[in-house]
Amino acid sequence: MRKIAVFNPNAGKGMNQRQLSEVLPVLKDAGFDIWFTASKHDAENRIREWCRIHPSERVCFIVSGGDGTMHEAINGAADHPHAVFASIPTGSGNDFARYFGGFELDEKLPERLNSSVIKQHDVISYGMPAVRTAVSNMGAGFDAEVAYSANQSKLKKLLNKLSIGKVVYVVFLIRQLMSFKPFKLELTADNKSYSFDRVWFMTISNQPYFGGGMIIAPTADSKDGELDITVVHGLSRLKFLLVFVSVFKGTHTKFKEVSLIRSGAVSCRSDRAVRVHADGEDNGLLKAGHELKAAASTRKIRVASKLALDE
Ligand SMILES: Nc1ncnc2c1ncn2[C@@H]1O[C@H](COP(=O)(O)OP(=O)(O)OP(=O)(O)O)[C@@H](O)[C@H]1O
Repeated sequence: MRKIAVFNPNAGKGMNQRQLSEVLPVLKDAGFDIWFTASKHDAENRIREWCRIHPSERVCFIVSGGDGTMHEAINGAADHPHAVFASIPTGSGNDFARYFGGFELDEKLPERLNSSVIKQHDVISYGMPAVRTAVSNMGAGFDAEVAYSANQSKLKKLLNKLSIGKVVYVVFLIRQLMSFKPFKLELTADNKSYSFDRVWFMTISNQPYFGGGMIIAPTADSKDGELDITVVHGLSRLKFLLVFVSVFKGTHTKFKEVSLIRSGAVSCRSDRAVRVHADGEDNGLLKAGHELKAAASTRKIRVASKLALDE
């Protein structure tokens, strides 16, 4: 199997040059191709192009970065049936590796990869209207706004360098808490219609974690063919903060203002433009009245990992 290691030098607090200079020769000796991304979307575009040129070749993309880089890699190889993914989590959140498993970047990587287990998992196929893939989660509202404003800020880079990158989310969370305007959401799942008022956010999950370890969907399982939908609604600003903090432990599900729905597919519309994220990456605005659709895709992804969380 061809092995291509894709490094995002911009993920997390940046690359450890000394570690790289030690490990890269080992990876090259083991036959790995080494790519460094040059900009946003580069990983996705290069992977898509490679898959187009090698339609029948088995390949493992070993992705060094965070959830955004893995999101790009999976979308780049969306039509390639022979792709396997492995994660070297170097981002600030790393929810992909937290659930699906990952590898350390060291001289033993080639050996560990060869003895790893490969498992199939669902993915989320979503459209608004262009069809894309999310692997961990996607959603709309407050959390997408926080991620968007934090990722745009220069403060994130600075705090990442100081190894306290997550603090930037707290800063922007407080800002959004003051200014965010809840919205109305009409949602259809399993032929049932729901109408939610004063919605803060809605998350569609394929696995439990989002936002760097918050347990937004405690029962989500990437092998059950279902999406776990969480809608947080009808709360004052103060109570919303309380509920949001409880997501770190996954105890938010006890609040009556948190609705949980399980379904293979979901469609929703909001009464105003709301920001959408997929795997923490900005996906622009869902315009008022426009439809956002998501489904647990029948097309699976294959992930190589050391023993996963459920073992
Ligand atoms: N060379 C590059 N320069 C600038 N941005 C890049 C480069 N390569 C990739 N990117 C972008 O960097 C962004 C951040 O990557 P990623 O999400 O993997 O890291 P992170 O934000 O630190 O981690 P996480 O998503 O797990 O919190 C992504 O949007 C990706 O497209």
